[in-house]
Amino acid sequence: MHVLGSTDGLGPVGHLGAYRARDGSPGEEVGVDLGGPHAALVVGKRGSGKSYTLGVLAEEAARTDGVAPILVDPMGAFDTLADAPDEVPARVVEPRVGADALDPRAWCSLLGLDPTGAVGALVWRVASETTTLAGMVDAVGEQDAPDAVRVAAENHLALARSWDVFDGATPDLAGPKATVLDCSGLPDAATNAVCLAVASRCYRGRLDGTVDRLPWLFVDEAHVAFEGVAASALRRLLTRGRAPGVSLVCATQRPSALPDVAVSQSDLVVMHRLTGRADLAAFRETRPTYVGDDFEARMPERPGDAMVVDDATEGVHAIRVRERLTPHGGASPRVDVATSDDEPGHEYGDDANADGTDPKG
Ligand SMILES: Nc1ncnc2c1ncn2[C@@H]1O[C@H](COP(=O)(O)OP(=O)(O)OP(=O)(O)O)[C@@H](O)[C@H]1O
Repeated sequence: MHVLGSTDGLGPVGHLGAYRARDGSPGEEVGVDLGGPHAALVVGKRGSGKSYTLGVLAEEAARTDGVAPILVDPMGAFDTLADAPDEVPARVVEPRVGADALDPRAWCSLLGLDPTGAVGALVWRVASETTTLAGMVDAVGEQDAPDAVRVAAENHLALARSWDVFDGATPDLAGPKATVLDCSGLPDAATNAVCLAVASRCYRGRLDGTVDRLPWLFVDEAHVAFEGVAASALRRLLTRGRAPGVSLVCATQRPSALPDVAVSQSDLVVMHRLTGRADLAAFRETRPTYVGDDFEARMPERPGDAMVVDDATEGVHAIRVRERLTPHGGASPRVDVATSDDEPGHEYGDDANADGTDPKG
């Protein structure tokens, strides 16, 4: 098997798929290094196979000793990872984080409050004095502040309480199974708080020795996380995560909405079909020198086909991602109408970009 992400091939390897010849026929099997930390990006337009590929990578990580995969699952698409426990050890848990996983600045940002304003300053103060959300609410009541400020702060904290995620501890990452944090039904802000808490737990846990296994954090719809409170914790994993052994795998249909560092720091980029001008530009500008000018001409056609840009081998590899071991839970519901002109297995939605603009201009 040819291994991407490593040149020595010594560590555990996850089966990613097979090389794809120009006529689409499969070639040699392709694996990905799971022995050391990586920053990986999975990109592609809607329906191109991003979530499927994220699932394949998570399955392989879950099957590897010494690795602690955690999935932040905004749509509940990865619950099925736990459906074949003999092959893929995984559990689905309700996302719960400690209120103290967020620092005072993050609390203000989460609630859309200016820390220099009266309400933001009050929330900042109680977040720095207490460790639970209930404690923060009680502390607001005890502060010497105008009633209107106290009521506004209480209302903001009540909103956070309604998400039902701050009533517990950040999940234990020491167990032998992959952990799927099902954030479906949560607003983006709450999912981002979960993502922040887990990213910090992975990083700090490795530094202080409380997390033995090497964490692999998988974030679907990563553009949402990079637009919210999780952004700084994810950036830290991208720039400093590899030293303590933390891997980050982000999937997005909008790479142009990620910070440049997300593309430039990724040593593995799995690119499914991508057509949006801004999204292609995001790669054109940061691509390594070994990615040739014909890159866009070699864009994959079918869902599940991908180009992998691999820093370790300094190469671009045309592959087809293998089939899932567990059911894929991410397909969008579609009206079941047989259209005779459709290419079999070709399941892209419309040809619009993620933001609804026309990719052709
Ligand atoms: N490697 C693969 N092998 C077989 N089928 C695949 C593969 N990858 C994707 N597919 C098919 O393509 C469909 C779309 O894939 P997927 O749900 O991963 O797309 P997506 O890019 O995540 O879309 P969205 O952005 O809408 O979530 C899947 O339901 C599956 O049927």
